[in-house]
Amino acid sequence: MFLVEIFNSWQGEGGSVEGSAFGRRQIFVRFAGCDLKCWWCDSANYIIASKVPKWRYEVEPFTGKFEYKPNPANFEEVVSAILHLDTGDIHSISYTGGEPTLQTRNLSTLMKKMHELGFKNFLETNGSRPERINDIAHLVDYASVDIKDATARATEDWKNLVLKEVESIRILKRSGVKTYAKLVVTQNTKEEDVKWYAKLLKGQAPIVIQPREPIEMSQTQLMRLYNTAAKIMGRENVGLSFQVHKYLNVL
Ligand SMILES: C[S@@+](CC[C@H](N)C(=O)[O-])C[C@H]1O[C@@H](n2cnc3c(N)ncnc32)[C@H](O)[C@@H]1O
Ligand SMILES: Nc1nc2[nH]cc(C(=O)O)c2c(=O)[nH]1
Ligand code: SF4
Ligand SMILES: [Mg+2]
Repeated sequence: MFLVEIFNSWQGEGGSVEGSAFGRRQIFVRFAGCDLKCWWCDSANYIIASKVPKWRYEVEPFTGKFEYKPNPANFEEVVSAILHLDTGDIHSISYTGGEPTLQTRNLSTLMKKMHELGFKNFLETNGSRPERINDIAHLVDYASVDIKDATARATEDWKNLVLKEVESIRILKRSGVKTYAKLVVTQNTKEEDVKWYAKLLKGQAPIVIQPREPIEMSQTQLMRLYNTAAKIMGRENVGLSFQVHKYLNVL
């Protein structure tokens, strides 16, 4: 499989909505390659898998020490890097990227193995391919599915992407996965678009609104979008999320 890195940290995103793992200790497995191109992506260097010749793994948690291996990563070496980072307090293994669902077969083999070893699986995905989500949903315990705002400029056919993301959420929920939607907003995000997402998600899954980092929008703008979503989805189903790990300078 084509990876970027494996490290041990705590989940920095997701706020407090149901399904969030914010503040939980995780081992992160970051996959190389992505099918979208959000302009603000903090992992933009990894979205073309062929430009990631090596993957790295943390030798000990929070030491900043890494070792490197060539891609494609060997399955046994990946499992061994994960197990070496097991601090005995791991809430779940986070699969992120890039877009982990693009490597469906490798991802499901790894998730299956992690279940056998007694870990829970947390999937961080852009949800762009519901058919792939359908193939792996039975192996997922928690899912954070992005709804890409128009201002992310993730793809040409934005409306269709949003519908696919919502479909992915439906599939995950149907499969019993603890799932929430994450919407990264900017100062140009339109209220009418937030209304649309909220209507699609109502009764399906809660949403967190996460300002794009570095934050340039005002708190007033942010809370206006929050209010718009809450009026449609219900006040229990909306929350804020920030990339807290970045403020505390951890991986
Ligand atoms: C790098 S993505 C990888 C997983 C998947 N491709 C996705 O987009 O959900 C992980 C998370 O970081 C968020 N993210 C990336 N860059 C960000 C930024 N500059 N500000 C806020 N959130 C960001 C994404 O929206 C996503 O929720
Ligand atoms: N601590 C921490 N939390 C995270 N939540 C989502 C992340 C990601 O890049 O997918 C991430 C990450 O890279 N680090
Ligand atoms: S979908 Fe995720 S990894 Fe891909 S460009 Fe957007 S934020 Fe980055
Ligand atoms: Mg990140």
